[in-house]
Amino acid sequence: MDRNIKFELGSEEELNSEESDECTEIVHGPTENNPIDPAHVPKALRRSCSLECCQTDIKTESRVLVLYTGGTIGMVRNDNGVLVPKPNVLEHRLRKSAIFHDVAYAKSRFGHASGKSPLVLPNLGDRMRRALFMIYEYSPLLDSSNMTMDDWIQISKDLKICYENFDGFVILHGTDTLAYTASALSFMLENLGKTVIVTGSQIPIFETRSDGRDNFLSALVIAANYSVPEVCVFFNNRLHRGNRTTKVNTSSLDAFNSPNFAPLVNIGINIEVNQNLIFRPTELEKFHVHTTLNRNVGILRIFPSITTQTVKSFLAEPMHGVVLQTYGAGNIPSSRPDLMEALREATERGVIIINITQCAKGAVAALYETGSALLDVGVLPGYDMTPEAALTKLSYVLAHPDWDIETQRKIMARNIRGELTAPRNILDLTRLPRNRSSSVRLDIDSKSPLESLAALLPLLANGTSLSYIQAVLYPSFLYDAVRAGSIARLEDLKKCGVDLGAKDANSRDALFVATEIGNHEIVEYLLLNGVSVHSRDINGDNPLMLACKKGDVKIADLLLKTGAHLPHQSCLSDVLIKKAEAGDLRSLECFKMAGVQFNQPECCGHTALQSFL
Ligand SMILES: NC(=O)C[C@H](N)C(=O)O
Repeated sequence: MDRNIKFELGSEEELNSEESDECTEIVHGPTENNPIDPAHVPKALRRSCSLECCQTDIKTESRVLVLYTGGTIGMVRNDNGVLVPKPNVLEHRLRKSAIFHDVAYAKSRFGHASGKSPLVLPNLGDRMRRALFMIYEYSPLLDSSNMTMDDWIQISKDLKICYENFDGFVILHGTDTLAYTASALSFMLENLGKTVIVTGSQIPIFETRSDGRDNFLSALVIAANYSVPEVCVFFNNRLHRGNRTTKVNTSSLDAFNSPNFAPLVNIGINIEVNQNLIFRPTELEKFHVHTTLNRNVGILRIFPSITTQTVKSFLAEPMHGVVLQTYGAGNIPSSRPDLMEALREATERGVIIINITQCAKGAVAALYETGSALLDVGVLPGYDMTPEAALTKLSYVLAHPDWDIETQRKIMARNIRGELTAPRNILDLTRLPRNRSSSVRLDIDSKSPLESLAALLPLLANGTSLSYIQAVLYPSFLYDAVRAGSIARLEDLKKCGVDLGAKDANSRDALFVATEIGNHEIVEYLLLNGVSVHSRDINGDNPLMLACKKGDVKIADLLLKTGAHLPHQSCLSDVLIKKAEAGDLRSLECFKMAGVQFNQPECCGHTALQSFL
């Protein structure tokens, strides 16, 4: 982590001297895929990123950045009763709302409760962290119908800038194109390790009756407390995988659906997290944003008697990628060789065409002659992808000049962010046009063996809830395997559906244990199997902090390669002083690798170097 981010992003004086409306500096538009230059970061965003290191109680608080793009949630009615976005109102009003801002707590923590200090959610009770949140408001605020790919690029760049300074992110967004934005971001944010939640509302948050309050509050609570390293959509008490969602209702408060994938989290009296459904990064790579998109993409919906000319015009230059919405399980009239010819001609020209269903639920499958014929002309199966996911994935995949057309086709038909349910052997479906005599069976993956095992556990426990048994048993199974240094046993547990990231009563998971005992291979195995580098234990430490304290250079290096950073709130002076006094050079080396600068005063006023001298 770059622990000097507050200096790079602007000094405190500079930030404090700003006027409240300086977020007007935001520019929507750059599309080049270049690294983010801190000099071009808008001042208001710098301020949002500039929470002082000691301002957060590492054990009881989490930091959440709210990116406010617009939408009904923050709209007010004008004189004609029409809803319009109004700038500089949302934060101001939330600061006065007891359910969003605990003034007494903020005063006791920060000495003042308004202005530039973060907003603080009231206490959530047992073992839950308070969300300290900063709101970064875009200008202009947009009805989401006016949002473009440039806005997706801007949001992803802003997330990158603030990524290490926050534990989670909430994006406030209009509902109309929310599913497109969530889907696009899911592809653009590569190796995402933190929770990103897109939410909005059907009724403005300021009105007496509003779904905005619950949606926003729940999104903040989840982002501050749970590791769901995906781009998610929160609406009507459910957290969905973003690229599985679609807007299904113009007026109901239950406006979003995820037709082919169960919710990741259900909110009721309790918060139920479906750990086994969460898509986690499984590469030893850092978080990265892909900031180019291909705009020459489109959606073509087949209808009875569609003309050849319509199809040909749609597929003509400059089109590079087309989502073909076909009937039922992926069918197109077999009595129309003209259509087949137009499609074949386009795929041979290099246009990527992906077949999804027009139905609200279900997948395309080559069950019928009419559907399998599409494979013969090079149209790819999109399985159960939503139109939003298919279109934004095409735009993302086609903007990878480093991937040749064969690779792009393979990736389109492969599950890369949990956006589709793919059969096991898909490679033969993705080649360019070929002669195929038999249709291909699309096996949808069967359920995990855990389901059978899990079914037995409640019986054994005589009514005790399954999640309670899992919470008690999983960490001990895992720790045992880690302590025995047995990847084979971990593999067995994984096959049984055990959540490898399960935490014990001290909020520690198997990655902490493997780091503690210094087993590099097990650390690597756990990282490759989706265990988060960002999880914090009850003391606020993460595995990187542990590796640094232990002076395990090899493990620290591995964690850093996977995007770990030291907890931003931690005050390291005491630790560094002790390490310096003890002459623990390996530990100091690890802290240096993690970005600590020994001559930089910490929030507590010391430097490790000073004390050593
Ligand atoms: N509920 C909403 O947010 C709808 C609004 N038109 C928007 O998408 O910005």
